[in-house]
Amino acid sequence: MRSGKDYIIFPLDVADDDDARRLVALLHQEVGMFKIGLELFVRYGPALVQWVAAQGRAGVFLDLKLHDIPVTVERAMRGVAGLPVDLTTVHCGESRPMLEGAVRGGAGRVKVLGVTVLTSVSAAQLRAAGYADDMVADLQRLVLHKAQMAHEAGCAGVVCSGHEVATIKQRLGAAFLAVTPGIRPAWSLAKKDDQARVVTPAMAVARGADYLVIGRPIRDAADPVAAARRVAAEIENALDDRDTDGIINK
Ligand SMILES: O=c1ccn([C@@H]2O[C@H](COP(=O)(O)O)[C@@H](O)[C@H]2O)c(=O)[nH]1
Repeated sequence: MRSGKDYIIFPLDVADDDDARRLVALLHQEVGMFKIGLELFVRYGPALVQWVAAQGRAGVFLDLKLHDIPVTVERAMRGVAGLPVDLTTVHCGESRPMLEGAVRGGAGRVKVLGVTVLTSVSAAQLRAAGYADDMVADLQRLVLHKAQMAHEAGCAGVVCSGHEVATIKQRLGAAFLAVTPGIRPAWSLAKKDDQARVVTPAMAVARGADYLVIGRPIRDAADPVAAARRVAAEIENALDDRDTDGIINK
């Protein structure tokens, strides 16, 4: 049985490995997983991944969001699969072969997630980038389309916003993982930062999210441990409204 904190993925979005190590020491009892992104990985590489994995109960999410031709992605993913990593990412992008390459490279040793549409991206931005109006008018359709591609390619799940989780779970099944960034608790909703598609922890869980990526509301709080505990309590309350398949009861 997972508790509220098991749902929390805390991103180590800092430039310096001393800061990352300090945050891991502070929060490793409070969250389910730490996420290492490009900012830290390009500077400190596999050694930092191994250090975080060795620290205790929390898992590791290596969020590199690969996006390249299939063979390049497959070979990069082979390297990721050799690290002590639970989750990793590839952009869903424009082609299923790239996703299939990522899954082959992961070789079942790491759960590969397809990034659908970044939570920082709005419908207006997609329109400005040349997406057709009918695709953009209903962002859920575009996200679901990409999630379907990831599902067919054999990915373990997707990264999407809390707005699209329920549709993905209904269409692709409870076992297909939904990891949701763009989380802002009610007490920090006023500070969306660069996120466009935002929900509260309770909303994400009620809609069926398996993991919530939540960074700045915890990291920038006066007391990060207290903030993480507050989020975990909100998740636990929302879980009471879900049955074991993640289906919403009310
Ligand atoms: O669509 C996406 C995919 C990844 N992210 C990452 O999640 C965290 C969010 O941090 P906050 O401080 O809670 O906004 C960050 O590491 C992003 O790289 C995302 O936001 N959206």
